[in-house]
Amino acid sequence: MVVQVKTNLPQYSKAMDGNQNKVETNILLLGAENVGKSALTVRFLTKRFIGEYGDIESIYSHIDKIDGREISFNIWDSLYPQSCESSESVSEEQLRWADGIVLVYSICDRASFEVVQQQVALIQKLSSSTSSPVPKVVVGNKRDLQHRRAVSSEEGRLLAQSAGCGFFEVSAAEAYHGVLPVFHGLHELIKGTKGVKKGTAGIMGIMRTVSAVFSKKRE
Ligand SMILES: Nc1nc2c(ncn2[C@@H]2O[C@H](COP(=O)(O)OP(=O)(O)OP(=O)(O)O)[C@@H](O)[C@H]2O)c(=O)[nH]1
Repeated sequence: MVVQVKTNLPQYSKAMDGNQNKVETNILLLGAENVGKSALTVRFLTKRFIGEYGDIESIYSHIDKIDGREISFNIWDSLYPQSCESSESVSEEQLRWADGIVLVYSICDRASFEVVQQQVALIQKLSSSTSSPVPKVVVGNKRDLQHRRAVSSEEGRLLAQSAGCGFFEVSAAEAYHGVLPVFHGLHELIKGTKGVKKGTAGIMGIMRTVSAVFSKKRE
């Protein structure tokens, strides 16, 4: 299925041209494969859940309004590298780019929770040399699959707490209103720690329109 969704890229460019009223925020989604990173991204961008998303690494731009103010969200839907060392699953480039990070696991996939644990530790290690820690939220996705739960809410909450992150359990499949607080909550954390920064220098090659999400297919 290909659904054309109007892209926000022209407005995004305007923001980059220096429109001071518009705030830009860069959000990186991390986590193992198949946990629902693309599903969460697409839910936030389009309010829809379409089931299959393909596996192309992309950055999407989306204008949203929070308290009457336009926020330009740039969302990097990353791919967990296959057959990689765990130490390579987050890059310094990603950390330099990100204003905030969403670490996603599936509540029915214990291994994906362990990937998030490793990524939290790796981010802490890589960030120790940089100025301030990047705000993060841990997200347990697929909450609708309670009968297959393999990670308790308590474990998720404890991991988030120990890493100083926000915590959410959501279902990208079930509802938009559950996913919205993840992105808005992270934006609030980012606002609280600084201003937003960074732009897209060096990563323009993986910028995509939202419609690209719908046209990509798994092999
Ligand atoms: N039941 C259920 N399925 C979900 C949910 N979110 C995603 N899925 C399904 O999980 C599968 C993987 O979702 P993706 O969004 O492609 O996961 P991903 O983390 O982006 O995967 P990669 O592209 O491999 O990195 C798809 O079949 C989705 O339909 C959810 O909240 N509940």
